Amino acid sequence: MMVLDSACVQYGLARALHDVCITASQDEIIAIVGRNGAGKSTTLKSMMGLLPLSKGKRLFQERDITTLPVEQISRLGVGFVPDTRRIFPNLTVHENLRMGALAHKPGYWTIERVLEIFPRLQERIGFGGDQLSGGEQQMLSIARALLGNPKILLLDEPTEGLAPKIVDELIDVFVQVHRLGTGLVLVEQNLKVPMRLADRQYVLDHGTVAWSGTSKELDAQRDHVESIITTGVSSEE
Ligand SMILES: Nc1ncnc2c1ncn2[C@@H]1O[C@H](COP(=O)(O)OP(=O)(O)OP(=O)(O)O)[C@@H](O)[C@H]1O
Repeated sequence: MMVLDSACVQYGLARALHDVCITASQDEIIAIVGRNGAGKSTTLKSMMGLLPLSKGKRLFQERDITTLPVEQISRLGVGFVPDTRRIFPNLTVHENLRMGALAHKPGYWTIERVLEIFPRLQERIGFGGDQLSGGEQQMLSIARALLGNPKILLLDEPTEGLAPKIVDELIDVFVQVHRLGTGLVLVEQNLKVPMRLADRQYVLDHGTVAWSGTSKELDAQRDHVESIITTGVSSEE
């Protein structure tokens, strides 16, 4: 279980997160949703240990990891797929995967197995990273993160800007990865993808959790939650 407990994050004097509490366990898919600037990427980076907390704690498997460097948090079993995708443009798909395998930890995921769930990458195995479509680059970035055999995988806007067919393929992969034992934390700007696969959602607004609940609760309060995402909490008051 990964926990952000009353986490506050500052960029200089500007407050980006205030008292954010989030839990994500290995046996669930959670989504963090909010519009531009709500604090989603900051939350994900805070979970990964890429940003220091000015107050609050982060915990992983009941261990306080608030001051652990990101490399150690990664070694404990937390994977990260940034929105920038971070693949090597001048290396082939296979070489990119071999680079990912350098951080390989024993577990289910091997290069052969990630190529099985991403047949498009198998077809493009000799292509350079810069010859791939946006969707294929996203698949490569996710495949590389899986090679670290994370217990929990954090994904920053993994479906942003992708064609509906590719989004469908990614959703199938997320479901399979989750069934094979990895917890997922997805950041998204709206509820479309989360509604299709997340167990629970957190809605962020102005750096705080404005709403959280299960998918069933979300179904019952869909209009209210949509209005928080599109217009913010203050307009609700
Ligand atoms: N490196 C930074 N330095 C200063 N302020 C930052 C920095 N990164 C983010 N911010 C600010 O922190 C707030 C939260 O940003 P964050 O990127 O976490 O939001 P987001 O919900 O992920 O938005 P987006 O969907 O646009 O990525 C915003 O006001 C943003 O301008």
